[in-house]
Amino acid sequence: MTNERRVLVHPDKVSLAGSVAARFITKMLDLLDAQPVVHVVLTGGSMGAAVLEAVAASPARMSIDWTRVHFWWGDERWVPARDTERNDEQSRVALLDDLDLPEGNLHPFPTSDSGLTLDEAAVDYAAELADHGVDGMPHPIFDITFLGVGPDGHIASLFPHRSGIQVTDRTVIVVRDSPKPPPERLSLTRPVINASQRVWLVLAGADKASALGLALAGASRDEVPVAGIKGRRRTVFFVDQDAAAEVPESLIARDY
Ligand SMILES: O=C1O[C@H](COP(=O)(O)O)[C@@H](O)[C@H](O)[C@H]1O
Repeated sequence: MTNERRVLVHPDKVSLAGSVAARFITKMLDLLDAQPVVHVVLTGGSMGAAVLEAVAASPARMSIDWTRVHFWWGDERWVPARDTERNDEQSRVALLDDLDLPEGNLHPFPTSDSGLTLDEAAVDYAAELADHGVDGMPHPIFDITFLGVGPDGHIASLFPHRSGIQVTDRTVIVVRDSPKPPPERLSLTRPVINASQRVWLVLAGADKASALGLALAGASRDEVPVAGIKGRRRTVFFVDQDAAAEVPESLIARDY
């Protein structure tokens, strides 16, 4: 098995979401055959909900024992519970509310109406991660981490030319000046993401082409944060044709 980054191109957003959902279901079945619990990191953004909606629409999802699946988030916007800006809310509406999961399987970041300050919320989430840590690590080893990629190349809430992408001494950071609203956010750090067994980046649209092309051409993670992301076993970019426009042909595998 190679740990090279792979780019799988799909004709459009709908087929992209459907294909990623089908792969996710298949991989979950494989993982649940082999281990008692699976840890998955979800993302917000345009494709995060689209993939989960496609999972929800698939009858094959019924074959998964979701009670053995734990869901985490890569980042969160510092807004109240059930605010539609929240990544966890988007995931709940798209899929999770239908799965009837034990509440203990969901690990959302704290909400701005939780009574915690933003700094306390980061400490709180770091403690939650540590509670599920393995192999002496202060966090779970995620089996699949989904990430979206912004047009500027940001992943989670790690933005270009900001300190967050360089942080290695914490599992969670506070963001107070996000260039994308809302300004206040929480995010996993790069080492936590890169400790994931598989990182699946899902992105669509012509506005993502430049960031993806730069990342694969060797740009620095400071310039294009997604360039600094690599899972332990697999790193796959699931993209549509528009987002693939600046990817070197030699890196492309077409999924159709
Ligand atoms: O703000 C965020 O943006 C990214 C990418 O979003 P997109 O809409 O451009 O696809 C997302 O992955 C991240 O989780 C979110 O908080």
